[in-house]
Amino acid sequence: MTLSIGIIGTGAIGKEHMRRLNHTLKGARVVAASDVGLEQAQAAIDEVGIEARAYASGHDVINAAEVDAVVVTSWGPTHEEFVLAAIEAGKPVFCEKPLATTAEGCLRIVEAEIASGRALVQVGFMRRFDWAYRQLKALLDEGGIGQPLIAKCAHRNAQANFSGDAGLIDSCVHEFDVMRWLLEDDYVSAQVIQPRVSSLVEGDLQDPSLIILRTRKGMVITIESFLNCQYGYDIRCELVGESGVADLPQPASVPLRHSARDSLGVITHWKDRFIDAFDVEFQEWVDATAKGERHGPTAWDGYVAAVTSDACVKARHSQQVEPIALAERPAFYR
Ligand SMILES: NC(=O)C1=CN([C@@H]2O[C@H](COP(=O)(O)OP(=O)(O)OC[C@H]3O[C@@H](n4cnc5c(N)ncnc54)[C@H](O)[C@@H]3O)[C@@H](O)[C@H]2O)C=CC1
Ligand SMILES: O=C1[C@@H](O)[C@H](O)[C@@H](O)[C@H](O)[C@H]1O
Repeated sequence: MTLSIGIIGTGAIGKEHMRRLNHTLKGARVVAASDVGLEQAQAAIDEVGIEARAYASGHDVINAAEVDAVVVTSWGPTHEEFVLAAIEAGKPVFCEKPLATTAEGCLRIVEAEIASGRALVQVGFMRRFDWAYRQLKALLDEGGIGQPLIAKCAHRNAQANFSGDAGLIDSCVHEFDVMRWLLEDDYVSAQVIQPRVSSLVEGDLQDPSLIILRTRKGMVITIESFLNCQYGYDIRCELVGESGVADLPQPASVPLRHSARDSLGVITHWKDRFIDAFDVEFQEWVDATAKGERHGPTAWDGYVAAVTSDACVKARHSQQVEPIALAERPAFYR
């Protein structure tokens, strides 16, 4: 059975996913697409080179008879509306982060999914499917460093034109999710420290930022968020444990000795650093969805990430340690 997919939002990552679903993975094909207008959707279909129908709205895609499952890759503020509509239509939905731009919006999705009685929602936290993070988790789970005590993360983009708090939220939401998954823990507080702002940053963006999270098991996690580091796209995670230290493996690159220099290449974009993670994430989602199952990050994980984002934004402005208080986790997500 080939899963027929409707995609809402045919921009940068929407086209990446259209390509991977139709040209790379097995068991799925995009048959319907929408954007802000028919022309944009049709242009993306033509550019990617697939057989699909352009629809005027995301709701038309969701309700199209030929669509079995939905992928939401539109702008974050539109996600809640489309995810709720997909649940209403009884269709499995993969939503790129964020699930919703507010914790309340995520809870509305949680409540709707529980009321539907079906596990329909998966959130696009692709780092859980990344080879490097999976190796780090395997080492941790077999006690390779003893009890983890401290985690030191860095999330560096070469350039990213955000303003205000958007960068903190849009970028670090990945650490907020992957560190919970890696450590099997939850957060209790957030603190945000602002170093000197880089002179290479424009507008009101505070960049870089340093986030400090404390967890229920007593761990301390630091996250350096640097959206304009200039040199490349660089994701780091060092775990300090009772009996050892483990580092997130780095992508291989050919060592080059030339002109009295010894150098390695650095990846410059998220779509290249996580290309395999996106492929594994979507192949596993397609395979599970075809069997009526869901194994990836849930709407609850999307909610926890949103609560953590809110606490970090509050901590940045208050310059205080802010609590991270979650609603009671429903049995549906245990
Ligand atoms: N998992 C990851 O590493 C990444 C996730 N993302 C997420 O994917 C989403 C899209 O990001 P990008 O592709 O970078 O943005 P983009 O701006 O390139 O594409 C978004 C598209 O959505 C369309 N759109 C806006 N409102 C719409 C509506 N009501 N109905 C249908 N289409 C609509 C826009 O016209 C645009 O074509 C964001 O939520 C972003 O956070 C983006 C990049 C990487
Ligand atoms: O989700 C992503 C982008 O939207 C975001 O802007 C980048 O900072 C992240 O590294 C990437 O994974």
